[in-house]
Amino acid sequence: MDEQTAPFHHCHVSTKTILFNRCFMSLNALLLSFLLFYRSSFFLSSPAGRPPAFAWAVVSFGELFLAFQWVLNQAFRWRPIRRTAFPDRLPEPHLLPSVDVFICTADPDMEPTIDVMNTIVSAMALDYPPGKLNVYLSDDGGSPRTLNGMREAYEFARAWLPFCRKYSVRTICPKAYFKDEGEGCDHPEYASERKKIEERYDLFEDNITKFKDRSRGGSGVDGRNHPFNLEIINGQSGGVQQRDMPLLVYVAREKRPSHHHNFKAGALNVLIRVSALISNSPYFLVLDCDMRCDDPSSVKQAMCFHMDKKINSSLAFVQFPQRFHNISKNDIYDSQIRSVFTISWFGMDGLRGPVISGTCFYMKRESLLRRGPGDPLINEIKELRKTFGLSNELVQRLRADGSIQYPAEDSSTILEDAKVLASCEYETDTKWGKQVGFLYHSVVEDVFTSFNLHCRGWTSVYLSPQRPQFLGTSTICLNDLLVQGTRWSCGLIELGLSGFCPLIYGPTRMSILQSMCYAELGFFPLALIPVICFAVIPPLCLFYGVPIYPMVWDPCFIVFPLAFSMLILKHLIEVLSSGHPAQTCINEMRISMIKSVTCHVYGTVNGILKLLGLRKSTFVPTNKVSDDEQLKRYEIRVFDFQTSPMFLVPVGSLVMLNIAAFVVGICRAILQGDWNRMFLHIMLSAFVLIMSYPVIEGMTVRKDKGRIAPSVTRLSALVCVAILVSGWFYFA
Ligand SMILES: O=c1ccn([C@@H]2O[C@H](COP(=O)(O)OP(=O)(O)O[C@H]3O[C@H](CO)[C@@H](O)[C@H](O)[C@H]3O)[C@@H](O)[C@H]2O)c(=O)[nH]1
Ligand SMILES: [Mn+2]
Repeated sequence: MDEQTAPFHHCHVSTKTILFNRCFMSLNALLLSFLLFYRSSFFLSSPAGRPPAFAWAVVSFGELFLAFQWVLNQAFRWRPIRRTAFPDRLPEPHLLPSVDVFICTADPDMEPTIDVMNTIVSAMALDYPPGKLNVYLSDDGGSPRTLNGMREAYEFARAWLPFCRKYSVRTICPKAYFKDEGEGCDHPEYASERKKIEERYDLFEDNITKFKDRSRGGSGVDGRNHPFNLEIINGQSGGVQQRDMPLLVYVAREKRPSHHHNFKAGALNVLIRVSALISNSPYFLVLDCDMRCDDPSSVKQAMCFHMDKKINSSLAFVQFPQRFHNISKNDIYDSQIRSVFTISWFGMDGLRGPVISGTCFYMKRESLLRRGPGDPLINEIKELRKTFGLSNELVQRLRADGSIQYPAEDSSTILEDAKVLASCEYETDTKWGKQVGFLYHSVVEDVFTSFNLHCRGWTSVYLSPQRPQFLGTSTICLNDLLVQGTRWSCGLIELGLSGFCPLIYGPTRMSILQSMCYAELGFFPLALIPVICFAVIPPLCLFYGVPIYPMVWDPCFIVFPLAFSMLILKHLIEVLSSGHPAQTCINEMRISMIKSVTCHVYGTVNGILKLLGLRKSTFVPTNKVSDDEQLKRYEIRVFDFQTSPMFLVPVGSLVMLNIAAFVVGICRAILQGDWNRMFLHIMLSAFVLIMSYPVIEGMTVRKDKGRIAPSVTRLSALVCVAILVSGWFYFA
């Protein structure tokens, strides 16, 4: 095909998967309606034969809610598509647009400087004309350690970048490169040069450690209260046009306890403004400080979509999957969030695009500054200042449309203007965070911002090449996972239960299927409803011998095991077809049960309190320092229960409740010789117990540091007894 006309990318609609999914959907829908029909027959049965009304109502509500969530979930399975990009077909380098990279860091203690610097160096080494690549770091900690690290990183990059170019290195993150022997090269000088550059890397690492040790006594900087700081780190390299190194810029916005800083979204908005003065690239990549570039080709791959005239007028961002370098073979906590990145986002891509996933996306700057695609930027100066704030410089840049050569000024004026743009008062009485930039309404700024973009008619693209383009650090111990899960649940509920509820706000602005996807996300934490219903009521019924499920001879009996196995079967097929072992299925079900009774509950409560104005949001950054002992447990598939009793007691007590019910149920069945009446109850509790095996083990046989402490076990027993006693009042 002719180079000029060859498409930059290809989209594959997987007809087979779609057909299969829709058949499964129909079958499951049929089973679920039978089930709901069985529940509603309560009203037709004679009062004497009825199950106890309250228990019936709770279980029916749980089932109804589960069915509702299942329906929403099907939107992800309606029309999945897959894409391939052909970066070789892009035009000459001088025709490519320039790209800014935004990296956020917040806390040098939780986010080790050397890892942040590796992310920076990897971004600088992306395969793109260096004069068109600008890397910005937002340091919310305002730490001298980070600033010093950046100067060191720049020095190291001056050697690292030529090395990568010369030997076409693919693992462009130095730490990862030196860890693996991997990537070799036949070049005669390779071995000696590799040795040299490795020594330089060690020096770089040493310098960072030394600086940290020197500032041990504390640097005197308070992460929540510090002034603005900006430094364009460009060593001694020459002119702008023939730059052979990307620009590297350090930005610490002003932070004061008196002003809410809106976490990562706030930090990104500062970068959007400050970078407008310095490079003002039409596209930017967002990275978390723990999310390194693992392959140099992602910019060009993303440009295959952003530069395609057929789709780019409405295209807001190209999202790559989050993948992680620290996932073990048997990922007991589902740290890789498999279903989102291997199923859901492909499904949304078939419906005008996936959700922003916090990091790993190439965004069109314009999409966050204008209403919808095709809408002109506001023209009136008064209106512009009301929206974007009082900086004339910024307003001028927003209207520049690429006509200004960057950097346009000498750095001292940039510094003065940037100081204004990064001050904590700048956003007061503007539309930042409300209409323009990343939005503040929810702590999961990513989901909320993309919901708004999609509502305004923008589209997005999901690109998941075989080789990971980015690799991050995931939460691999229970405590980090649940803390993070609580924040996410809170943020999602702030979407689901607010005035922006996707089922109400969405359908007039986007397709019903797309609204369903967002609703699934916004209501996701509410999975706590069915899980708690099923974990409490059926075992209580079993304990007291009162059936709430049909008995074996009932014609409706078969519906329950059938519906249940169909759901599990579909899950299993998806797990296997995404290339994971069957064990993943169990891991995912287990962890989602644990999350449902812990972080979803706390997150939902926090979210509701926040919506009612009774609570301020918090963002506890995830810990990125690995603890060797915890890491080892994760590797050998042993749960690490070193977390707060707040998380452990609900899990422990519900497991105990099921043990008690199971034992009593089995004994009764044996003594009375009657298995029929409570068969499904026994099965359900057995399922819960099999799923909870690690919890039972943690409470009983384990003696190591990661077990569940006896005091927590006792407390759980107490709660379990309390539930049993209240059940006695009800059933007796
Ligand atoms: O006040 C803050 C808090 C956090 N961050 C940065 O935000 C990023 C994400 O924070 P992290 O602690 O790693 O949270 P995670 O739960 O791992 O992040 C996930 O969830 C976030 C939303 O809750 C998304 O923004 C992220 O992209 C996604 O990886 C990190 O680079 C932080 O340095 C800031 O810049 N300022
Ligand atoms: Mn993270």
